[in-house]
Amino acid sequence: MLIFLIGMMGAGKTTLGWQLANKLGYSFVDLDDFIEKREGKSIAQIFEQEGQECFRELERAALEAVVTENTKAVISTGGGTPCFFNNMDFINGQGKSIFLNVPLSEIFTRLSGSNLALRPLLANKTEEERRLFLTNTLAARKPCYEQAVYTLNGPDFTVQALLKLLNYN
Ligand SMILES: Nc1ncnc2c1ncn2[C@@H]1O[C@H](COP(=O)(O)OP(=O)(O)OP(=O)(O)O)[C@@H](O)[C@H]1O
Ligand SMILES: O=C(O)C1=C[C@@H](O)[C@@H](O)[C@H](O)C1
Ligand SMILES: [Mg+2]
Repeated sequence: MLIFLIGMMGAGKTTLGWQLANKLGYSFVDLDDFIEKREGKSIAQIFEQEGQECFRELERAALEAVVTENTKAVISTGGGTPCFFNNMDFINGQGKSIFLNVPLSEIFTRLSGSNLALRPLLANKTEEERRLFLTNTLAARKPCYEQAVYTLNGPDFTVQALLKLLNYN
């Protein structure tokens, strides 16, 4: 079984995905980390040197590779993964998808300080620009995220809630 966590930057996909995989004894794959290892560059470097369009191609290829390489895994996707190409249909054809739905105010609080450097779409923006960008991005992406089979409403999630949703207990 493949379990995909989807949602905005800062929703907690990486944090929770790792915990869920440990609990289930599944492999854990963070798609952003996978891309960085595969390319030998950070996400920020890929955006800077090759641009977002190229990043989205690499992201799609990485998604396919992860699916080919794993049978029992929790996969934390990148914040934009479900919203490019037919990635969301692909994800739903391969396993169970869960949308981690976190209010924008909480996302905004989490994504500040040292967290920004890791997220090229937010770096080099003023606080006001970040707020506007996150508001517009969430509005544009929500229809993609809502194609997930399950939705968990945050801001805080427990592994127990995830296990219940997935009927694992
Ligand atoms: N339940 C939570 N309460 C408070 N802070 C949290 C919670 N979950 C995650 N965080 C914090 O929010 C930040 C983002 O979390 P995380 O990296 O797991 O998000 P993500 O969904 O993987 O984001 P991205 O799409 O950018 O990779 C981290 O600093 C993390 O420690
Ligand atoms: O929301 C996004 O578009 C992104 C989220 C991150 O996980 C990374 O995949 C990258 O920084 C882009
Ligand atoms: Mg992450």
